[in-house]
Amino acid sequence: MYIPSFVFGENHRDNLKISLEDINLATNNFSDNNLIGRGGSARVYRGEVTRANRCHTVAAKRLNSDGGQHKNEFMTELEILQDYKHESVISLVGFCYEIVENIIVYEFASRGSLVMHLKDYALTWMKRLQISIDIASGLDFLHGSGGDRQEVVIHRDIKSSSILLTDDWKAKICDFGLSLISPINSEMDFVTDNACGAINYRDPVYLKLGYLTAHSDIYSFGVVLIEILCGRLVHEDNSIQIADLTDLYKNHYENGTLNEIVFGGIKEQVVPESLITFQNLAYECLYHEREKRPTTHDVLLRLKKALEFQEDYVIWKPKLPNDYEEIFKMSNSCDVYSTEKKKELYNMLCKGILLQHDKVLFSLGDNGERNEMISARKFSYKHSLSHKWQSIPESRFPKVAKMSDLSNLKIRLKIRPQLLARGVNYSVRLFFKFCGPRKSLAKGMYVNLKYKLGIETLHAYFATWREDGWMMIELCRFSIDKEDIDFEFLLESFSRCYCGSRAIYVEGIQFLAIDNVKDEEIDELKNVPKVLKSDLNVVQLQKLPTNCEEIFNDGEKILLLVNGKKHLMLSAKAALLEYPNAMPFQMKPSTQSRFGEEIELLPQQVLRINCRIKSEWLSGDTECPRPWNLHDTNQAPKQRADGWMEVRVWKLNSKHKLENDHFHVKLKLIIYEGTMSGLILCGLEFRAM
Ligand SMILES: Nc1ncnc2c1ncn2[C@@H]1O[C@H](COP(=O)(O)OP(=O)(O)OP(=O)(O)O)[C@@H](O)[C@H]1O
Repeated sequence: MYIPSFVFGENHRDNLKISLEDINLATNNFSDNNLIGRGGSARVYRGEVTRANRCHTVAAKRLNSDGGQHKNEFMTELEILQDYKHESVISLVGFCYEIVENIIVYEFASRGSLVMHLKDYALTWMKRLQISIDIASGLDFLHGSGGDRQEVVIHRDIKSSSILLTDDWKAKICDFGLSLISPINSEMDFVTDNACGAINYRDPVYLKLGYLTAHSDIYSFGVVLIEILCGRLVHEDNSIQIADLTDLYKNHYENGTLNEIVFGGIKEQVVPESLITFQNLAYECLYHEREKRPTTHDVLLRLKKALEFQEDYVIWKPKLPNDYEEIFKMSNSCDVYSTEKKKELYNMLCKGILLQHDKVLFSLGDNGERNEMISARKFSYKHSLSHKWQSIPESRFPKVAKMSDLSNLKIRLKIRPQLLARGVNYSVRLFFKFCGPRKSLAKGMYVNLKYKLGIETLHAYFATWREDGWMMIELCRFSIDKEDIDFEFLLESFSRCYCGSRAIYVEGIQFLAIDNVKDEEIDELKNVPKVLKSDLNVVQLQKLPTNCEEIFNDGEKILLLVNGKKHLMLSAKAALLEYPNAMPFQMKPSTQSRFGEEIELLPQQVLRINCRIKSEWLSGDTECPRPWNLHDTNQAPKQRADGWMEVRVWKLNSKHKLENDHFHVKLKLIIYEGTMSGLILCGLEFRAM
């Protein structure tokens, strides 16, 4: 089918004109297949149009050929839809106004009118409330609340069939044919000969005074609200003695028996506070005295309140931990849980609340995991002069410990976290930051924290810089199965070489659930070695991988082809630099080394690598952005399957040709803590990446 494209413009009626020919094409000549509804004076057809190269479905309302007396309504609707645009008012796409044809083209509301859904069990109480809020916000806009408009639009025909629903259940007010634009706060008479609006929705005062006001829309909306609550149309059940649902509602409301007429499909879902708010509101909208009825603005606020009550129980309460009341009792704002909404409580817990005299921070993670952070004030400090207490705005605790001697921390932590969940994996992290400004942009930083967990001495080499300026370093991981666990850490020292002599603030230690942490964060944590011996070994492969072939082997160099890429191994002897006058390296025979020997560093010896590699020994297509190691510091020694450990010490790009077609590798490896005496070296590998 050819899809016509229309030209649209803002506030220019001519730009909204659509030719009959285009509408014919869009609606398949108003075919019966495209017919989606009939009103008193018109038929509505579905059509397809192209706008900005995208296909849109529209609804075209075509005035019946004998609908001449409705032309005024046609013009009124056109005028209002063009001038009053709101997300809860059906949008005008265009119109066709010719002698024989009067057509208005609207946005398409795929779910049709509210009438069709009143009895729908899929229309939950939450959705019903949301629809009511949409209608109220549309009416609030039309009645001009809050804006600087000098006029109000009185709809005068609010009923369930004037409410359309889109695919995502958004409600849109339509049917503006009887609407009236009137100056704001005007007491003018709206005497009209027309019987305005559908009889069961019409403000009863109209009969006496003969005109409708904005309060009349509220009355009609009150009727729609009770239809939404009772799941049926006001004029549906003729068997009931009482005239219609409105009177029935009022009677039940006054007798306290409303539950009898609430729609069965929602009875079980409705939270009492939400229901009461809604019922009271609907009743007040039906007050006989117009001035006693709430304004659209009040209606909107109270419906939002009813939704909040419902959401609180349906959405937010299940997100709270079962013991949330006990948790709040431990905080300074201990009785907040009885007054605040569940949503607020949940947000407070996500942000974290301070407990136990501000020494513990409890928080919920994204998926509701329980996390606990213990303030540095719960730690013990061996030397009384080693720390000072300071308040800093960046901290979640009132005080942090300022430690000036990084090489002699002596902080003891004896901790039993009490608020964690069982069976969840936790990461224990120390939070600290430098007192001075941050100097490095790298996310990770080598800090070499030496600490004891129980009696075991451990090192955590790399700390991660967080967005909030704090650094964290992982000390261990665990999961609690049955009983609470006691942790005993002794934080001994940071490496001064990398941390400088700047003082640090210690904020506390965090127990963070890691079962559901984001992948990125897990990767980050994986880079942080858990338990590392202080030995640093440069190692070689013990056994050839199955997918490789040996190209040459002269006892000092072995060249392999692994998956088509060259892989060079140098013995420690060939890789290390020996100074002529210095103590010679001690070669030891080794059955574990491929080269048959290994080197053990002596206290006086420095680990220097100095070797020249022919470019032909490396794969030429291996590309790294640049040679580096300084910017890529999270390289911790890793345990290999063959029993050696390996650490990456350098990266190079084999495309960067060096002198005489050789690469010169010249490295001095040092550690601040002392010599690398005792380190056993096997060799150096060049692996394609
Ligand atoms: N924009 C639209 N999108 C989808 N369906 C629509 C749209 N406009 C109208 N309809 C459908 O067409 C039906 C008839 O609409 P119409 O406004 O002509 O009549 P009504 O409101 O039912 O009656 P009346 O206006 O005579 O009181 C609606 O009930 C609805 O199902």
